[in-house]
Amino acid sequence: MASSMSMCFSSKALARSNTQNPRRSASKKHFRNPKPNPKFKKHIGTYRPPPEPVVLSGGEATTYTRLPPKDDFEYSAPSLEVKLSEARPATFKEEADELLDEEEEEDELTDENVVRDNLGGNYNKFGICEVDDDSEDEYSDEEELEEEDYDEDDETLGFMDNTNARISSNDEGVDLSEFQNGDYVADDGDDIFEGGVIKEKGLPAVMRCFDRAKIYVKAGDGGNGVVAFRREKYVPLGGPSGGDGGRGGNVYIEVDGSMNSLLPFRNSVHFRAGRGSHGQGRMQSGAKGEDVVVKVAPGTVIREAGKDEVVLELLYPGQRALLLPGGRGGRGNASFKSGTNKVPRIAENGEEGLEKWFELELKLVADVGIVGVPNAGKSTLLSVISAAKPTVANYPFTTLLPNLGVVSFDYDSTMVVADLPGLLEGAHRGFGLGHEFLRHSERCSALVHVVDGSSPQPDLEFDAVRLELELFSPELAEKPFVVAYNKMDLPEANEKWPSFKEKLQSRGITPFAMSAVKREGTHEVICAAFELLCQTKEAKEENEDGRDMVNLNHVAQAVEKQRSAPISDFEVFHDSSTNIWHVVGSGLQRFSQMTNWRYIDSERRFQHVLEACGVYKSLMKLGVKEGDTVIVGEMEMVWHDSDDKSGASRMKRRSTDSAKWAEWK
Ligand SMILES: Nc1nc2c(ncn2[C@@H]2O[C@H](COP(=O)(O)OP(=O)(O)OP(=O)(O)O)[C@@H](O)[C@H]2O)c(=O)[nH]1
Ligand SMILES: [Mg+2]
Repeated sequence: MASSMSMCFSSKALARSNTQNPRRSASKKHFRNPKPNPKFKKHIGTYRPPPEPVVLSGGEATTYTRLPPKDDFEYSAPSLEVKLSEARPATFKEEADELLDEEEEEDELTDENVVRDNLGGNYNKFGICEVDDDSEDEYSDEEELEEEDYDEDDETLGFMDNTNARISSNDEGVDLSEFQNGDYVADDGDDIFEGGVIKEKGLPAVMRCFDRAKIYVKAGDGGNGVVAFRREKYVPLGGPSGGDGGRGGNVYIEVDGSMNSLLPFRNSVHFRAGRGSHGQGRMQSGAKGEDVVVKVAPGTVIREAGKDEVVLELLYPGQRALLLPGGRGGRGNASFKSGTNKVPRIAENGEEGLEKWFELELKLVADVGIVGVPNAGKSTLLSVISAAKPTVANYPFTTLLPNLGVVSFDYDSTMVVADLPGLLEGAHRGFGLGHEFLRHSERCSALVHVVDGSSPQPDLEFDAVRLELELFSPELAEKPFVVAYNKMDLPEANEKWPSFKEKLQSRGITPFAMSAVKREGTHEVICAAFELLCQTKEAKEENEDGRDMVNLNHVAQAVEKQRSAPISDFEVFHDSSTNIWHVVGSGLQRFSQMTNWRYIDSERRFQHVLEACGVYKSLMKLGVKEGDTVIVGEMEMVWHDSDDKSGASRMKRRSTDSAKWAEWK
């Protein structure tokens, strides 16, 4: 089988994107030369005897996994819940980081350290680190990668290079039974132990940022209009010539087919479009503000921060949506010229561009997803069927981020296959990586279940993964799937194959046997997956036909609609505790914001508009009194009872610097 191209994001390559961050390099120094601290050195250098094997008493959730792997560890609890913190290989730097934390929290050392040390208590492999002046050399090969991944914000270390895995030691065995009831709480902060509840370190930054991001976008403000008059020789009374301000830049969101993750948003979070230029004399309008385009990976789902409702779903490269439109430019005095006012001394401010936080979530667009327990051989299968080069190693959670590969059958038929991080029983309660990356299989048309034939009970392993899929999403569990029984080259797997096959066949499932390492049987598996894919292709094509019909600009349209709300739509509230009247309405708000108080005519116009749209009437009806404060939009005004029938001077602005400036003018 020929495999043409591959889209595999190596975690190293992804991590390297942070090298240009100057703040990061500042933290690098901090790491290169940890201050010699007698306590620190003493703590690390002390060899601790291996822990007693942990025997779990009772407990509901046990797992079928062979963690830790036999090859790597001398002994292990036969059935043991495994947390990411345990399974993740530690490196020197992580240990150093933890110890530096401990140093800071010297006073609370006792309980916390005991717990933290004991989290790694199932392994009989030790990384004993000596921190001294030469320590820099000790990790120099890895430092670049690791330092890039050091997350300054939450002081957690990012992705660790698995090839340099070392497991930190602990000293005493601990009864983990108290942690069996789901008391672990994943959190971004450091581990803390409070009243019997363990808070565990959350996902490393790279894993968190792989498929999730929060961005701030701001549309450009409109440029201000200007008051100007034509002054030329032989042209007396040249008339108003103030130009309008330019429109603010728009914020677009676009799918970039070359992106595979949302990691670039780890470095850049703020996207601000340019503001429009101000108008100028001689009727010169300001230039439009610069647009900003936020590039996202195919399959990105966009929500407003803090809301569940999906605002946009961008699936196909090249799709582009207008997220926030720029603010309108303010009108210059030339635009206010009329038959009754030939010398207008008024111009508007530009409209402010809207600003919002959005949450991005990536669901990879793949045809087939490979799922299974850790160490089952998922990455090996992907590396065999495609040109992708995922890391393959004999320990669980080798794959921490999804890998994509393209499988080519011939010119026309290709499919994208995603290798997902391993699933553990209890993933729905946060064990292992939890359901963290399962969302990436939601867009797959078919699944390949890789079952480790060398595990003690392959059929239970398969059932547990099915259950986890169901708990994550029933639709996911309903997707067509192929079962690939792996590691047939091993005698123990070979032995269990007949019974496994029989059990599954009795349930109407026909499993495939393969040896991914020897490339035997993999072709059949992938052809079966392709067949399932073809069966769902028709429906998919229908969706693709309709993709151009989807209105992607509805967010901007909603904003525009809100902006064009009539000025007469307002409500009046009275705060009796402060005796302040609030006149609220989006049209009025915008009008108040665009009023440029520097110009004398602006105030007069403002009063006229309030009168015309019925604000005065409403206030009088509700009983406003002389001297009461009335807030209209952003403007604070004082109410004056007036005999003037036109009502033109009922409200005066509270004296501000800009008012003085206007008076001075
Ligand atoms: N004997 C044998 N070993 C295999 C076979 N397939 C995979 N392995 C080994 O199993 C180990 C795990 O393989 P991976 O491909 O990394 O497993 P994985 O499912 O991707 O594991 P995670 O990424 O940790 O979830 C490696 O040491 C592989 O060499 C096989 O067919 N036969
Ligand atoms: Mg893997």
